[in-house]
Amino acid sequence: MESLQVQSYSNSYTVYVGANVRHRLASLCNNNYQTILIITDTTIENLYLEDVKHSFSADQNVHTAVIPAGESSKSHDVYFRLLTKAIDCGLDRKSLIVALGGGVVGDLAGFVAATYMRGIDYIQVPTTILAHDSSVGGKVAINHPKGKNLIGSFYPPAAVVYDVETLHSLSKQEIRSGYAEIVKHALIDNASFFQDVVQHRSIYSISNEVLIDHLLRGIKVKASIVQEDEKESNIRMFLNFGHTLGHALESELGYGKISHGEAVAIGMLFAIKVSEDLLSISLPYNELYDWLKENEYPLRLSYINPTDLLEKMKLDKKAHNQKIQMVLLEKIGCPKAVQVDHSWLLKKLTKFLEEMTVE
Ligand SMILES: NC(=O)c1ccc[n+]([C@@H]2O[C@H](COP(=O)([O-])OP(=O)(O)OC[C@H]3O[C@@H](n4cnc5c(N)ncnc54)[C@H](O)[C@@H]3O)[C@@H](O)[C@H]2O)c1
Ligand SMILES: O=C(O)C(=O)C[C@@H](O)[C@H](O)[C@H](O)COP(=O)(O)O
Ligand SMILES: [Zn+2]
Repeated sequence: MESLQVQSYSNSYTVYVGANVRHRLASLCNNNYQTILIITDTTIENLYLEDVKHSFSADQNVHTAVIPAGESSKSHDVYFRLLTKAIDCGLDRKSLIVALGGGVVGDLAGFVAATYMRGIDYIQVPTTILAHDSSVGGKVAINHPKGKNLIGSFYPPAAVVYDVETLHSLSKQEIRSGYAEIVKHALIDNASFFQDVVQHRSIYSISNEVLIDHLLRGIKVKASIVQEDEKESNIRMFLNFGHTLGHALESELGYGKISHGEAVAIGMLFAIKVSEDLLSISLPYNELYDWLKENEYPLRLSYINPTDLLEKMKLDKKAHNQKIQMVLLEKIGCPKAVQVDHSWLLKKLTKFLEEMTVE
């Protein structure tokens, strides 16, 4: 098992990464909790819920709440139902919430923990590749129909317990969704990390050893950034590479129609094109495009109105005074936040969408 310490404004927490650590969840954390609510989704309920429940002792009150799997659960309705469940289960300020699942469960359960009785402890137990990103750094949120993650908080977990054995049951779509965030971490960090990832032509046949190496490198990139700028006043924006368009696509197409990572992959291609034009540089656009295509990322979109998409991009949280800011790359490993002129961006976006649209 590997472990890594993350220093936050309120606490320092450990990220444990290893095989079968879900069975040791309770012993890995400060386990003085009398009442525990495990929040998970309908898919994970049948796979790993019992293991996590059994890691607690018989004299602890362990409750469970199961939400429908998928992005549409990051909603006000499901959030409110979970708060009601927490009240009904008798959770108090010394209770614990366990977020057992991917980024949806993590963001949602984390936001419940952040707001229930003004904040109680929670532990992230990620079960997707993507959640190597979402479980670290304390961003918790739900979506608004108008935009992604518009309601949320910065609320660090008490611990992260990442059982890599759970990743064996992921579907191909979830593998590629998660790998998009690994590629993002590589592109903002350094060229050799990027090359180490894209040299693997198929992410579906990557060995466990290589996957764990990629996950640990991704977590290290994320941890070092959030430790320096937890509340995103500066360099944390770099973790948003590919997200200005990615989030707009998720919201415009309807939450869950495209996965988060798939949308971010398209957003990264667009951010690379914008970087090349605005900064007069050359980046490995074709190399990334071909790799994404070989790995079956959906790179053909049905018609989307570029003006509507641009409106969604204005709701991005990096925007200031309604001016869109995108994370661009000066070169691999050198990200930069840049304010982009809207009419120029609309032209670029229109052309990009034309190239990506199926007739
Ligand atoms: N807070 C952050 O810093 C941050 C970072 C990145 C993404 N996110 C958010 O994370 C969300 C996406 O997370 P995700 O991709 O993990 O989605 P998800 O949580 O919806 O999981 C994807 C699907 O995989 C299933 N699943 C999860 N673990 C499984 C397993 N081990 N075996 C089989 N199936 C499994 C789930 O039931 C779901 O159907 C988005 O809402 C995104 O905005 C947050
Ligand atoms: O941790 C961050 O900071 C990120 O930007 C990581 C992203 O991968 C993640 O999708 C995050 O939820 C986006 O945050 P938002 O502030 O743009 O909603
Ligand atoms: Zn993301």
